[in-house]
Amino acid sequence: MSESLTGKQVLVTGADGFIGSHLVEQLVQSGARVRALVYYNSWNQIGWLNDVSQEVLQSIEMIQGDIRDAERVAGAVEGCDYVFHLSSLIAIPYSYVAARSYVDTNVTGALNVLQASRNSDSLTRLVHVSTSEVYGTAQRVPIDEDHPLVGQSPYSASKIGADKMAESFYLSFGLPVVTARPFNTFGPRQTARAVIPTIASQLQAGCSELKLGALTPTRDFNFATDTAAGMIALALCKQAEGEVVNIGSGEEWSIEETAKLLMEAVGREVPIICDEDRIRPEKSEVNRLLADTTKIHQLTGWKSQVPFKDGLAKTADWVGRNIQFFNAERYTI
Ligand SMILES: Cc1cn([C@H]2C[C@H](O)[C@@H](COP(=O)(O)OP(=O)(O)O[C@H]3O[C@H](C)C(=O)[C@H](O)[C@H]3O)O2)c(=O)[nH]c1=O
Repeated sequence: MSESLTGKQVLVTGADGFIGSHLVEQLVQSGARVRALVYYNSWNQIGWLNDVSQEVLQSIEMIQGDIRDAERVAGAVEGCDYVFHLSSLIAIPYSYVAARSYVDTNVTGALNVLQASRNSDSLTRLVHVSTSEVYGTAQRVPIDEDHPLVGQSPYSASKIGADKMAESFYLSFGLPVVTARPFNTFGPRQTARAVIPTIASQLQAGCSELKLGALTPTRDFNFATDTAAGMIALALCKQAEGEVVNIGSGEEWSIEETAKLLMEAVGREVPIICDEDRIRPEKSEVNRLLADTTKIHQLTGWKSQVPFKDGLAKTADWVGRNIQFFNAERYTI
């Protein structure tokens, strides 16, 4: 397998999403020919993604399409050496009210990518992107890849379904797929759907109190450029074929600690109040996530590079410069 992506044809599904945009930037920098399958085409429609440079945007081939559309997906995969499948419905709260749409997009969408990849003559590697959410609340820490899978939300269940479909295509057909399991990714361009931009946007908007849900859950937060680099490392690693591999920082922070660090980063201290509307059903809340990153390090040498506090400072700064696109009151979980 090649050790470089230079000159390779690469497809990224969900390329206009938060992690996808960082991945595309790194792929372009590495000399890959990038094709982007985008749903909303939000690079053009939402101004806040304008900080992806024109140079990057102009160098990629953009295909607008729905991951549920098997024919469109097959066309996008055609001729590609590498495929990164990121396109998913990702909000946990919405999965409580629209479980079927999570099956349609996350399971059927993944199946479409797997089928198209299986039919491809050119494919070297498919990176199927999963999530740490499939583990549910940690039964032991740190969470390695053999940790039980728990459908703690319909979102989690849909991602478990997709991961198992990927596994089946490796075991049944020898498809060269690796399942990447990123823990909580954060950084510039993430919307207030996730907790770090939710906090940063309230602080940057000048709130007198910070509205949060549960304060005690912990997460393994990983900066977006590190997550993207981990995915690329897995694409290029021969030994990763057929494997499931965590991507995380190996550090654990509670939501309360995260809020306090963000207050330091922004330079404003305000009281934290519990907003009942933001509390998830008790048994569905994932209370603890901490990655065991031994496997990815042993396979590829990858380790996260951006310290948590530095990543928070960069994120808070980005949110501050783009505050017009956030409405702290609008987003609840
Ligand atoms: C948005 C928000 C969240 N929270 C709490 C709820 C959770 O206990 C914690 C983290 O929530 P967040 O939505 O940022 O992340 P996860 O619930 O871990 O899920 C996210 O990260 C995984 C890996 C995915 O795969 C999901 O797609 C993605 O949604 O903060 C609040 O208290 N208030 C808020 O306004």
